[in-house]
Amino acid sequence: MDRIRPHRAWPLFDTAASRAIERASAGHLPPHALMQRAGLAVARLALALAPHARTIWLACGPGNNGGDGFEAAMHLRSWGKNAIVTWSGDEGRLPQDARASLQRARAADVRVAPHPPAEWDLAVDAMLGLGAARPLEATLAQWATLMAADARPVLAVDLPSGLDADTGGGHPARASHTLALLTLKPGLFTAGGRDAAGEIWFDDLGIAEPAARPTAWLAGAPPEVVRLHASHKGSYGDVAVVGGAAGMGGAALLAATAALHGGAGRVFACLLDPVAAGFDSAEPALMLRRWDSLDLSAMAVACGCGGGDAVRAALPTVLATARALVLDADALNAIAADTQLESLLKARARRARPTVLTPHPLEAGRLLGCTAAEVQADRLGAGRELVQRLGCVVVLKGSGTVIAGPGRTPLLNPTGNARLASAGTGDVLAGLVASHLAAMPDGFDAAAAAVYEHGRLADHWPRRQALTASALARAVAPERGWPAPL
Ligand SMILES: NC(=O)C1=CN([C@@H]2O[C@H](COP(=O)(O)OP(=O)(O)OC[C@H]3O[C@@H](n4cnc5c(N)ncnc54)[C@H](OP(=O)(O)O)[C@@H]3O)[C@@H](O)[C@H]2O)[C@@H](O)CC1
Ligand SMILES: [K+]
Repeated sequence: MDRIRPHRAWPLFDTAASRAIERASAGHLPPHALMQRAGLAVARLALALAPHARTIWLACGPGNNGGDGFEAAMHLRSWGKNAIVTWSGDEGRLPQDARASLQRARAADVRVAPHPPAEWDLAVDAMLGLGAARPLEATLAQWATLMAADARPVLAVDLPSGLDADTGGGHPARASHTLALLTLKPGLFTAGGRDAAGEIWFDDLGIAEPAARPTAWLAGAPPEVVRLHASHKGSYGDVAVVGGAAGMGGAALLAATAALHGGAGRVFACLLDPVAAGFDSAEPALMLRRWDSLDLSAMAVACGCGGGDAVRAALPTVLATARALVLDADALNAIAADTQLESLLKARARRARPTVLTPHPLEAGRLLGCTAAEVQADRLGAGRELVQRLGCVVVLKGSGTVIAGPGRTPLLNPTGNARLASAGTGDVLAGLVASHLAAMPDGFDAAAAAVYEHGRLADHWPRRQALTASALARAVAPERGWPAPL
């Protein structure tokens, strides 16, 4: 059993893949073995989380998730705990494995009570897992409300009940801990999943080599690469940030600052405001230039940050010439509204020029012609769809940022938190991606590394210190290794 922490990569399997793995594994094992292993794992983690617990309430549902709960109750009782099961189900309709576990629990004198106990030290949510098909009904909904109203820990079996394993959608119960069984499901790590699941643990039930391809990966820490002594600023590439129309210069300067601190050899800030100052006294290493005075074919360009409508005029040239490109905010909105710009974007894929889009759900919706809510309802699906349509690497921002790219299995990023929900942090991310793109050829790897670092900075941010975008941009370098020179 492992606790999932954001440093190593993990394969994620959606419902269909998890069911296929379950079928293949069960074929090699004695009947009921997987559920017995699952129940034992749940009981062990329950004991580890609440070693001094007297009463443990196990709320069991009508399917095999409930079966895991019966099995766990049997072990907890044999270890001296007051394990009280409530069960909402129909014995005649119980799946075979769950019925076997109910019989084992009864034979071990586990109490199946009509109502939850008045007090408990730990609750186990074994109501619904992979089979959750609709919002929690009647009794199950009441139990979920009771658990949520209580401050004591809740251990969810496999998934918080009601969570969509594939998308992180649904109306899930809240858990402080979740033990994923056999497979880690993508819904635990994106959309509503991170808030519902709490701390995530995983037990592979002894199936170390799953018989299915991962649907996605939970990203691990990017490799840290040390800068060689015999290198110079030309080794780490040039970044140009094109944005900052009148009144929005800050966004472009934030991106440029992040690119500079992120390790780019030289950074040019190209402000679209015709009366912008020619010098940034806060960051004198930034070179303020006109974008059309630079040779973009040798550069990684971040375009769109605070670009307003003015960015439209720059985009045809930027799209056609930038060696590597990050498109954010106003650049994405302009492309969503202009099929000619979209064609230029698609042409970059044919010319093998790395391009990374960094939309938030609303911008992604504009590119896809749907609403932000529809994007959020299936974030992995939306990421894949954008890749298929536009041929670029896509960073779909939000809880559990999706990184998708042509020919690559998508990643869900494990770092970051709600402190990043403030103005300008997206500009910092665009600059960071550009600094990676300046030094490495692969857009997907550059995006994944930048997203991970950006989130890790927020995760390590001092509690009592405000997380502002400008402080974030300057905090970049100490947190990371340096990109390898091209
Ligand atoms: N596959 C694996 O990896 C392994 C699986 N294992 C375990 O099995 C779990 C999957 O079991 P499962 O397939 O029986 O589904 P589960 O979640 O128990 O629910 C199905 C039942 O719930 C009902 N129902 C649905 N929605 C409802 C609602 N809102 N409110 C009320 N009822 C609702 C639904 O009714 P129906 O929709 O058919 O009318 C059906 O009766 C999995 O998550 C893991 O814990 C491990 O033991 C070993 C390895
Ligand atoms: K559950």
